[in-house]
Amino acid sequence: MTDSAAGNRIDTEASDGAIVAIRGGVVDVAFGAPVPRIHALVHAGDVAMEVASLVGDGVVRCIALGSVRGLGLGLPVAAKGGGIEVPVGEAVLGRMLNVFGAPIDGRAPPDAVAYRPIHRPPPPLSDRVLRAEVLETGIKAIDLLSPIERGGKTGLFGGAGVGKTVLLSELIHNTVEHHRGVSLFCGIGERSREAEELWREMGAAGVRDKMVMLFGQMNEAPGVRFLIGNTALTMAEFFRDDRGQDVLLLIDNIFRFVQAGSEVSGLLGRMPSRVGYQPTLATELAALQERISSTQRGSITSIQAVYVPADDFTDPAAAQIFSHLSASVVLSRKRASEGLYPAVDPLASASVMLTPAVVGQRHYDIARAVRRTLAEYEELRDIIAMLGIEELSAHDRAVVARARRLERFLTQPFFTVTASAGTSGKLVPISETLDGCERILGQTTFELPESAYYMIGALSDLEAAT
Ligand SMILES: Nc1ncnc2c1ncn2[C@@H]1O[C@H](COP(=O)(O)OP(=O)(O)OP(=O)(O)O)[C@@H](O)[C@H]1O
Repeated sequence: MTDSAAGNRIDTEASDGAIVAIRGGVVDVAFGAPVPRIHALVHAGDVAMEVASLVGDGVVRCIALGSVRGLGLGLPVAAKGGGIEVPVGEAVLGRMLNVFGAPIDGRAPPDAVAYRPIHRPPPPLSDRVLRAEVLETGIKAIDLLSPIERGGKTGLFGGAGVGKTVLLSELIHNTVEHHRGVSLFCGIGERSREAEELWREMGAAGVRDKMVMLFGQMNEAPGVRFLIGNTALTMAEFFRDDRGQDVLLLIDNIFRFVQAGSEVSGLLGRMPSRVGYQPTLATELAALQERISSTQRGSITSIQAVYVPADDFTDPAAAQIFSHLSASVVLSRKRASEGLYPAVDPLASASVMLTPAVVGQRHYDIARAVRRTLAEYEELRDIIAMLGIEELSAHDRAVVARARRLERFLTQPFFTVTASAGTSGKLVPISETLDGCERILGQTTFELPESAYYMIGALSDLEAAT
């Protein structure tokens, strides 16, 4: 009954019980001795359940990991001993799997040599490392204003439909191919259709072989959506710790993990806390986020899409998630509505990498100048709306001309939206992004109209074309 060094292995003995209550996805089971412990896996027929709390007198409260239809009071429940264990190793690469590590791609189960429990402690603080190295994405707005930390955690924040999934797909497109190690995609609580599309895209891009895709989508039980992140981390940790590799972990959408936790909490009858969230929000999120860390042996770089309910960035879930990240790319509805994609908000997005020591003095200065120009333009907008641009001083008019060109220069055609937009994607090295911004910042008059800067790659492409 002890936690083994290999993780939180649940060494309970086998035991039999019977269902005494069913409420939605929560099932109470009375066991004789020994009583299974928290996180133990039990089965009522085909329905797998995880023990979530101990009620007392041999009764445990379980969260169903599938439909509870067909379950009834008195039905026998078997605990084989142990919790959920998933396959780890090279065998999972190229596969699409569920929370149990079972195939959902129509092929045979992965031929894995080892299985590991999904609940595991994070690496000790003394093992964690920070490298202060930037992961270049080829996306101008991100590389310039919110550089992604290699081995760190980046969040893509935004309300409904502002382009989180599109941006995440583009990041996958731009980074997975050149990534040295393996990549894991973890879909939590999003549409199943998106999962299938991504699976096909990855196949077409020829990167499936070094990628694992895990899904607990919106049609699945809250328990599944709550645990799928742990399944992903268990597989990622194998590549990091046993193979010493660099792992790229992409999560769409981490907000759905918090939401699933809140559903589970409600089912367990716990009193909600702020804005109806579970009182355990911070600890649940930390337990998962702390496992996403880089150690002496290998790294995990994670990029997490974060749904922001009702565009409210003060939402407790969004705020908690924010506190775990080293870079946050904020997508704005205003920009999306103007067609300025990717709709990165230059003033709200930030990264701990954006310091002269990491990105260099020039990059830092250009990023600050771009922000300052766009902030000045924001302030002038009201005056322009009321009095017209003619009323501005020559200096202010030049600021507006620069800002509007910068805004457009920071848009970019994406590879992953080629079919719908009719343009082809562009990858822009950071040096070109810096050159382009520097040139625009240094000018007071422009020959080309603003529209010429819209949806282009590097500035040199534009000049070559004219
Ligand atoms: N970079 C882009 N270029 C062109 N169009 C885009 C871009 N990003 C987003 N869009 C448009 O916005 C739509 C919504 O994007 P997306 O599905 O990524 O939003 P989301 O934030 O993930 O939404 P949800 O929260 O509903 O999942 C896309 O279908 C597309 O039409």
